[in-house]
Order: sequence, then structure tokens, then C-alpha cells
Amino acid sequence: MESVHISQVILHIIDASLKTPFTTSFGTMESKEVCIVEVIDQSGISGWGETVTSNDPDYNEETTFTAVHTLKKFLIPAVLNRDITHPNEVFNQFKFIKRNHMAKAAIETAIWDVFAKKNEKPLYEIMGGVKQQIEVGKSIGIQKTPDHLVDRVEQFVNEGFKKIKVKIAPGFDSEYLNAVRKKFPDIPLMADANSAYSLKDMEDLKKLDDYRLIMIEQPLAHDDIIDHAHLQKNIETPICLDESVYSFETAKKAIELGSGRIINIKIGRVGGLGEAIKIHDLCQEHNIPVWCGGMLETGIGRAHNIQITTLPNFTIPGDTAPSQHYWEEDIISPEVVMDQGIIHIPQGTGIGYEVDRKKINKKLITSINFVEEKSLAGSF
Ligand SMILES: O=C(O)CCC(=O)C1=CC=C[C@@H](O)[C@@H]1C(=O)O
Ligand SMILES: [Mg+2]
Repeated sequence: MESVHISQVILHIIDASLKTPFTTSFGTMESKEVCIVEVIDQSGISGWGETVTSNDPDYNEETTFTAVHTLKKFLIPAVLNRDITHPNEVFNQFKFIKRNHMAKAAIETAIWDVFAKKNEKPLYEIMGGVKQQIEVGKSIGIQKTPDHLVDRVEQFVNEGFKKIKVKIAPGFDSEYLNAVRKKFPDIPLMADANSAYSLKDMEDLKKLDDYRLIMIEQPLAHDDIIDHAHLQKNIETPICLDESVYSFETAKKAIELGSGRIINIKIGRVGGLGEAIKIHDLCQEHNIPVWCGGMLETGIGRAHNIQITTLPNFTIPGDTAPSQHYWEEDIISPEVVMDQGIIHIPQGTGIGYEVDRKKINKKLITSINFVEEKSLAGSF
């Protein structure tokens, strides 16, 4: 395989407004600033990634502002004008920087994309993907009433989604799940609590077993694997970890402790594709199924999610709904579409979708161009 030499990086910072506000136990998102990372190889080929941060540090400790700072001051200098033999080495090159995984993933995934394009292969082939199509799930934010939730579930069941994920929190759980199960007794249904509960809620959490959920995602604290292990011993419903598993090491520890039986892999949360593939492989060795979580990405991040979902142990439909579920207009072409709950893997090189510069420019707040060390000067 041909190595890559990144001779230029451009950060395109855009304002991305969701079609429908998205409510979870920690708040409602209507729009966010996204830093689109374009890395340009000396051959002129571009690779693309994006920050999956939001404007507030409500999912993890990062924001788009912190990510742009970390990219400018540390991550871009670490790869600019250097030869990269394989994108697998990039995460290790960043290890002098603690955490900041979403910032790292934004540029590491772009390097995977440009590497695949330069070697004229689809990204899934470089990663060891085995599927030509993937099943798709839909994540639904907290709704005003149980009836509103049932209506949304009905809409998405009719669209053919293979898994329905509903957000829950204290006061928005049993009544809502009961209403959905009454109308849809057999659909593959899961709930995501985004750390809204604690072990003090054990009796409420035990009630979740009444709804035959395929999993309960991240019920307890965002940085916990001990209480989750205790809870898993007390409920039948498989626990799926999201926020708690931010690295290969935390995945290893969570598996050893029995903190959960399923892991939601998010490329941004774990620091990039290299780390995500390592976690996938570890889970496969321990018969822990994984699926690809979503972070309300634009088409660039969505394309990376689709590519990684072709790996064999991604056996549960991910939160990879089509572009039109999020954006009036996505920034890729073609947009991500779904056919009765299935996305067909694009056969183009790299991420398989073209990035539409005109559509980026329509949402552009600012762009920052890095061609050599001196352009890294300046304050923030
Ligand atoms: O991108 C999607 O459709 C999934 C969105 C989603 O469920 C989430 C996005 C971002 C943070 C969380 O609120 C939540 C999750 O925890 O999976
Ligand atoms: Mg989650």
C-alpha cells in the first residue's frame, strides 16, 4: 500500500441545523457547529473527517471549540508534512495528548479516507469489512407524551427501520415504554438513558425487564463501569455501554468486570477508526456484539459509520439513519439513503460519497488553512 504525505489541512467550520430538535436526558440539540477536517495528500487527493462534538460539553468533556483548538495547536502539527505509512499509526502518534478523542478522530478518520482513496480502495476494504449492505436503526429523542412517542415509532417502523431506540429518563420511562410495547409488542426495541439513573433507582431499572428490551444503553454515570456491573447482575435486560467505553482499555476493563453485554462503538468517542477496530476485535473475541452509535453526524461522519459497520461483529443495526432524517440538505452527494431498513455500501474509493464543497460553503462560518508550521502560529 502507498503511504500518504499530508501537505495541507483545511478546517471548514460549519453551522449545522437539525431538521428536528433532538432531546435526550441531558438536553435538546437544535443545531451545532461542526468542524469538517480536510486533509490533502501531496498527490492532491483530499480525505474527510468531522468532529462529532456539540457546542456544549454535555455528552463528554469536549466541545467543537475545544476540538478546533486541539486540532490547530497539537494534532495538525503532529501530521502535517509527515509521511504516514498506514492510518493505523496515527492514534499512537497522538498519544502525547490526553483524551480529546473527538478531535483526534476528526483528523484520524480523514487520514483513513485519503489513504484508501490514494490506494484506490473503498475504506471498508482497508478496514477488513465483509458486508455489501447494512441494517439500519433509528434513534428517537424524548417526546412530550407517550402518544407522541408511539406516533414517531409508528412512522419509523413503517419506514422499515430494523431497530428502534428510544431515549428515556426518570419520569419518561415505564409509561412511554409501556405505550410503545402495547402498540408494537414484537419490534426490536431498546432504550438509551444517557446516564440519567443511579443505583438508587434499582427498583425502576428492574421494571425495564417488563418491556423485553434488546438492551438498555448507558443507564448509569457516563464514566462508570463498576455500578453498571452491579446493575447487570440485578437485571435481565442486557446493558449496552456507550459513554463509559472511551478506549480499548476501558472496553477491556468493562468486559472483564461484566459491566455490560453489548458495546455501542462511536468512532469519535474512542478516538478514531484504528481504536474502534481494536475494540471491535476485542469484543468479537469475547462474544460481545457491537453496533455503531450515531452522534447526529453530517454525511461525512455518517459515511465513516456506514463503512465501519461492514466489520463482522457489528451484528446489531446502528444509529445510521439516512441524511434526510437530520438535514434539509446534507454536505455529501449522493446523500445517504435507505431501502426498507437497508443501506447499500457505496463502492467508490474511501468513504464512498463525494463531499459537496458548494453545500459546505452554504453553511460555512469560517475556514482555517494549514500548509506549513508557521501557519499554526496565532493565539487560540
Ligand atoms: O445520530 C443518531 O441518530 C443517534 C443520536 C443519539 O442517539 C445520540 C447522539 C448524541 C449523544 C446522545 O444523545 C445519543 C447517544 O447517546 O447515542
Ligand atoms: Mg447513547
